[in-house]
Amino acid sequence: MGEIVVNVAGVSKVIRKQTLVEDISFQIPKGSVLALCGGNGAGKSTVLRMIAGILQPTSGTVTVNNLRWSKERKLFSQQIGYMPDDYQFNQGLSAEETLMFWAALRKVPKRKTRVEEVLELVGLAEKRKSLVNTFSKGMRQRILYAQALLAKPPLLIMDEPTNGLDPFWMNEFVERLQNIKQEGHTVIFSTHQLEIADKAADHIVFLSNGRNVGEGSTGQIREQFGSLYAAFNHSLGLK
Ligand SMILES: Nc1ncnc2c1ncn2[C@@H]1O[C@H](COP(=O)(O)OP(=O)(O)OP(=O)(O)O)[C@@H](O)[C@H]1O
Repeated sequence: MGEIVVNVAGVSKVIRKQTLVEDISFQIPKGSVLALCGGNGAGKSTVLRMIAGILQPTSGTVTVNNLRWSKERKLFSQQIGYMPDDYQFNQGLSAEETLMFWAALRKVPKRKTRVEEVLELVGLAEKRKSLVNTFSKGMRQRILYAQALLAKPPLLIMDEPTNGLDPFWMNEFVERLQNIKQEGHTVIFSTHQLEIADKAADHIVFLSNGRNVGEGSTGQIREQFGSLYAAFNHSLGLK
């Protein structure tokens, strides 16, 4: 394995005596893409939030480029672009103003140019002056994707990034992820859409009831189970 960017080691999360995630471990090498797959409530968002430093593990550790959130918050946060699964946008701002606001918060250099670049990247340059609250679900997803890319983070964490995307943008998402990888970024995303995981990821981790119930490279999984669907069913004990 090459240089490790993300190290999740024995991570659990307990909230009000309920175990949401239990003893999860995996690593992500630099320049690779990991997909977290699992049904509703499997614990995907919880794991992603712990990697992003939004939630703290009850036990176990998360490091990103050997940094720990609890020790070096600022440096840790600078490693990460996070795309949440849902977001309440400020009602009165245009797409451009929304991204300019985030770019200012993150002290992105040459922010006007960078905002233009990411708007182009997600196909919303012509909608730059439109209010985000008039956008469709897929367009809002693309704005959230754009904000995650703004600061060119070493690690991109995305929660259900293709949710609401039409087939064109779903395909674009997969293709652009290849460019992002080639630029040396590391990516983790969650999805219910196994075909997206199959096309976009190098490595898959299956979660069920907050546990890692199987993992492997997409090649290994296809070889062993024939398809990701078969592996998913197997990981859930369905077949
Ligand atoms: N703040 C919280 N307090 C209590 N329980 C929570 C909290 N956040 C999540 N949970 C519970 O933890 C479990 C895992 O939730 P999580 O959102 O991580 O799953 P998920 O795999 O992302 O699901 P989905 O695919 O439906 O988005 C669920 O049972 C959920 O109800």
